[in-house]
Amino acid sequence: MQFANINGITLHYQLIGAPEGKPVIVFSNSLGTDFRIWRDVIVRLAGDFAIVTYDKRGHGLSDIGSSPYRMDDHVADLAGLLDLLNVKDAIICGLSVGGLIAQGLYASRPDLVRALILCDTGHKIGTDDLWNSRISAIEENGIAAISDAILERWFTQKYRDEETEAFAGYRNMLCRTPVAGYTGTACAIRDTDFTEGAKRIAVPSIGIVGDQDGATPPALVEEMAKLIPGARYQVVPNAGHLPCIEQPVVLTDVIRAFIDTLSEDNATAH
Ligand SMILES: O=C(O)CCC(=O)CC(=O)O
Repeated sequence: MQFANINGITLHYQLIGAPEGKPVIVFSNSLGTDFRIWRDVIVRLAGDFAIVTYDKRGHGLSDIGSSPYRMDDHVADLAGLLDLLNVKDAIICGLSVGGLIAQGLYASRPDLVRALILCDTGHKIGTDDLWNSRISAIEENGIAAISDAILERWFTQKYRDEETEAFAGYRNMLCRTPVAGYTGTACAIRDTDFTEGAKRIAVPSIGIVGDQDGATPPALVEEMAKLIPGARYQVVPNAGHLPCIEQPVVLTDVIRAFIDTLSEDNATAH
């Protein structure tokens, strides 16, 4: 296992392959998940890319630190980790709040970002009321008490019915997220609006979404993609909020096809 102290926080991360010589893909996670959710995508990309995954503060094996957080805290953690690993010009793949972190990273440290893969995310996710009532519910009764509703947004009905062991395991991952980590990050999401920032993104970008995403539905991801100049948009069939779990083969193909367009862009530019 790999750990680093970034901004006074012990962050759990994983570097696969050498960041020199190969394109680097960095995966940033959604709320209530840790980096194991990328496993079935990473096994299909390793070898062709160097890969960085990490647990944001308050999640997985990383420290909780001082909660609530600001989006800037999460962004500074990712920037610090990439500086430590000497990674520049990376393809940042952010899922949900990870997509907000990716947009924030581009805004504050564009030198770190070659391209953006914005998966099941938005320029603004949810409303103050939605986040405040979710935070209160969790502070009163814990995450498990509202886990059914969360998991219905994460996974399609078919997955919930058929993948019973995996579904139970992902419920464990969600419910074992520290309350302060979950609610602290929920505050950061509540207080973030990248509507204007999205219009200023000037690296190749794609918005990707599961067709049955109940948290950041296709209409939101499409709206975000329309704000970003030149961004592509792709729907993944038969997936909820976490296509990396439900449709890893399709998602990997979409990621590879997008990355192929980056070298075509380079060839055109020369
Ligand atoms: O998943 C995220 O990072 C934020 C969106 C969300 O709250 C998903 C859910 O409904 O649990």
